[in-house]
Amino acid sequence: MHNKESFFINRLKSITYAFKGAFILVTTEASIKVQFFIGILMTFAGFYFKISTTEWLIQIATIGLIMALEGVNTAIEEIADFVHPDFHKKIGLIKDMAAGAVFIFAITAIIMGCIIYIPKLF
Ligand SMILES: Nc1ncnc2c1ncn2[C@@H]1O[C@H](COP(=O)(O)OP(=O)(O)OP(=O)(O)O)[C@@H](O)[C@H]1O
Repeated sequence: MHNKESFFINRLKSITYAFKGAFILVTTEASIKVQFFIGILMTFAGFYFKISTTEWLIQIATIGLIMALEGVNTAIEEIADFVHPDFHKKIGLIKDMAAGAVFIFAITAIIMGCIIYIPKLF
């Protein structure tokens, strides 16, 4: 019983920490604020163009994924700055790779957006 209780309390604590992290990201990180704003714009576009349920699912997953990836990228940058605050080629490479991962998905998201919206525009 004790173990079961501590399992649920620990899960609850983890959710609280994760919520705190998400709040910090959305309120302090410029790149995530931008993605959040784009997400809101795309949500309005979704209602305006009356996209289908499948398109909504793709759009919501894409907005969530890009913000989550930006969050991971920010966390990697924080770790890099923490373990090596000075300039180092390897730190630069690590940060570039993390940013590159976000970039790959950002391009994917733009292509998916074009596939959904271009036929509705023309
Ligand atoms: N300590 C460092 N050593 C070597 N190169 C670095 C270092 N810090 C940053 N860079 C280079 O500068 C780029 C930008 O790094 P920075 O940490 O400013 O990220 P950013 O993309 O501007 O993120 P943010 O705007 O969220 O701070 C990195 O991708 C890397 O090429």
